[in-house]
Amino acid sequence: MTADKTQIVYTLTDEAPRLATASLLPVVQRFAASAGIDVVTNDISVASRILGQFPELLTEAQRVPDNLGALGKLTLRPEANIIKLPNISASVAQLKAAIKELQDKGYKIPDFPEAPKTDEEKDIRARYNKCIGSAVNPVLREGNSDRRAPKAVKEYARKNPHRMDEWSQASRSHVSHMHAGDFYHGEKSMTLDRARDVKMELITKSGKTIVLKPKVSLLDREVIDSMFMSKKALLAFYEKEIEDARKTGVMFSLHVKATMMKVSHPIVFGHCVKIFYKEAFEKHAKLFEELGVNVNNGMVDLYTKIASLPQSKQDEIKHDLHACHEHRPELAMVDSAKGITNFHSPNDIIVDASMPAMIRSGGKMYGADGRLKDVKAVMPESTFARIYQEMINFCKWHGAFDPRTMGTVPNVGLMAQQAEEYGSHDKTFEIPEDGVANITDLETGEVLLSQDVEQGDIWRMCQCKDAAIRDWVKLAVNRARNSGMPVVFWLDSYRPHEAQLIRKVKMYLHEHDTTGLDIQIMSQVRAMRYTLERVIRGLDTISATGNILRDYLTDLFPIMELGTSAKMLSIVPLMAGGGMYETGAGGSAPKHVQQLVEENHLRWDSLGEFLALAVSLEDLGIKNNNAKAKVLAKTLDAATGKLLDNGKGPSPKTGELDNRGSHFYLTLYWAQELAAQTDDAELAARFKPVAEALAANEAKISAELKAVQGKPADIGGYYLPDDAKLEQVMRPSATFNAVLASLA
Ligand SMILES: NC(=O)C1=CN([C@@H]2O[C@H](COP(=O)(O)OP(=O)(O)OC[C@H]3O[C@@H](n4cnc5c(N)ncnc54)[C@H](OP(=O)(O)O)[C@@H]3O)[C@@H](O)[C@H]2O)C=CC1
Ligand SMILES: O=C(O)CCC(=O)C(=O)O
Ligand SMILES: [Mg+2]
Repeated sequence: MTADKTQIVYTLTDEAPRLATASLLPVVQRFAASAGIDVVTNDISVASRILGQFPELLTEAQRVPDNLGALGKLTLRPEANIIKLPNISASVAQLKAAIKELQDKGYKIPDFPEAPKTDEEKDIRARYNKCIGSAVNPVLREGNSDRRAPKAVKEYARKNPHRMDEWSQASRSHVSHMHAGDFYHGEKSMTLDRARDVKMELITKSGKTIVLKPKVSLLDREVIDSMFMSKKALLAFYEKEIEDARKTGVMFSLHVKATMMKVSHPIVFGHCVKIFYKEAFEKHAKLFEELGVNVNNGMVDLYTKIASLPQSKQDEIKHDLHACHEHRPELAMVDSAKGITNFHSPNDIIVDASMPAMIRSGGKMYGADGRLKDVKAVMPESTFARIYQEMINFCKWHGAFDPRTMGTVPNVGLMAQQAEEYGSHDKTFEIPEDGVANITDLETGEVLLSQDVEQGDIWRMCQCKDAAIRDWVKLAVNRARNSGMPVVFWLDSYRPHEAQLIRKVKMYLHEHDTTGLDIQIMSQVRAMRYTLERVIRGLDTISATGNILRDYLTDLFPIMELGTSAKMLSIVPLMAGGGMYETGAGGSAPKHVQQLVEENHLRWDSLGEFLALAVSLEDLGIKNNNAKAKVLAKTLDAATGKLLDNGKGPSPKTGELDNRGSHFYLTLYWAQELAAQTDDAELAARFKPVAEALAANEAKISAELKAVQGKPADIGGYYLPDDAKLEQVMRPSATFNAVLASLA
């Protein structure tokens, strides 16, 4: 991708953000053009990434370049200025649905090979694997993360508090995690003394050497870890917790992050499903194997695979599954109306969003009868699960948080260069035989880290580069200085990896002037407690965390403070000097697409996009000395504030103002701010007629935008919508479009 100093790259992604882009981008492009800025698009949707894998099977016209690869390269350049919207991190079921849609549209791509045998099938599977799970973010995140609620957004939430359900001291909801045999338990960690190439290998008890990963190149001073989860301990844990939930009468729920942890968490998830339905899985073991049932992909995989069996056999299996429920606890539901349980798909319960939703609902989740009930939230890995228990304890004691008075908790996250667990999927393995798992220096044969493992254990290596850690410390100090808030590094000295990090943090803090700053290091549980004690007193505290807690906390606190993480400012200062501006901290809201298709109402809130665009423009203005870009940024911020004050964000209800309506108001306010400012007369003159035309036509445009609602909308596809149809649906006001066109 060619980079240009006057260019902003705006990503085209999936689902609700993709739909919103069809309406917002034309506005952004026209406004930015008045500062000589070209807003170009880069399609990194899952459909585009799939097509990018099979150029030889497509016609010239159908071919898609490797957009993600090109964008990844751009992040390494100082002029990079990227606006990154949330994208699908696909489960296998989503991938298959996307493949089917593309095939139906005439793209001759192959089926997804479930159990690849031939070399050709293995090659196809390897290509598809590149499109599964969190395949985009790790490529683009060449910097650490700065996520926070902007002042105006926090103020708005204080004045317009969202719903928070009550917490009772009698609540029986809690978190259950393993106390032994999990990744935390036997972790080993070291800081490298020099650059080395290593391999990951298993020396089996029978004397074989199995090379699992032939080469990983490590840099000097990099931190590496070796850890495993014991299958035996995991199965015993599930058995105990499922039985505990039944005995004590609370619902059972499982919370994983199968998108980011795309190798380990589907396995962890699959074991839980198989234990829950143990008798049925034992009885039909042979048949399930023949059918290739793999519940690591959720019960949806089982239901799809048995659909080809004779009806009587299907009924028998379903009967046996239902029979298991007799002596099992009630399962929490993802969609009680549709009968979709927590076991349907590992991607349906994504822990960063699912746990805050549960805590916000007074510690409850939906049962099969559509009622909210107390629940056991199972997160096998103890490393981070305990932060949620600490928050639950706090809520039980102090009651629900009050958005009107609570302090804010911004995050500075160690994320760059595939740091820690979130970069480990290509170094994660299900152990085929008992033995010793070693990380070995390729040149010297020296074993750097070693673990005794058993068949079925999940073994992984994580890495974290020294430069990333150093940059993270710098970012934390800068944020402390700029915000005046204290910073807490959430690091547990008892965890070997974090003990290494603590040493580095202490060392790199010396590189900065920290006079007058309040910077502390605390274990996660203490950090949570300390932060919450401040939160309820209205005090603000920056959390400086590793990659997983970055993800968890940047949904958890925004959802408590603002009702959603959509309203977060999410900046990735790229280490090479550029900037990536993520929009919000949440997902791509598949439910919103359904509402649009059924009722032509899009509830997606583009506030995250507005905030990201303002910092992107500001950055471009500063770096290139582009005064007009600075004016655009300043006026956009003012317009966003006005939008909040006037309550012109989208409503979830069909018939009320939606995403398109909120884009109209943003455009109106932005044009008015530009017309009114005195820093740049040319811009003021250019936007004056636009502001006047939009204001004069407010009622007409609102009516046109409202008139389309309440009926189904055709966007010509889910994963690959039809551009023309999308434009028609997302830009339904001829009057608004005409005013915008006058800017061209
Ligand atoms: N950065 C990224 O690229 C990320 C991508 N994802 C991906 O998104 C998909 C769905 O993930 P999931 O975790 O279920 O999250 P969702 O996209 O379903 O978000 C959870 C809920 O948060 C609310 N929400 C989030 N963003 C907005 C917004 N801008 N406007 C209004 N409401 C919003 C919605 O609530 P309601 O429906 O009540 O309005 C939504 O249902 C997955 O494929 C996942 O991998 C997830 C996180 C980050
Ligand atoms: O990449 C993903 O799958 C999700 C990322 C995410 O949840 C986050 O960064 O907050
Ligand atoms: Mg997240």
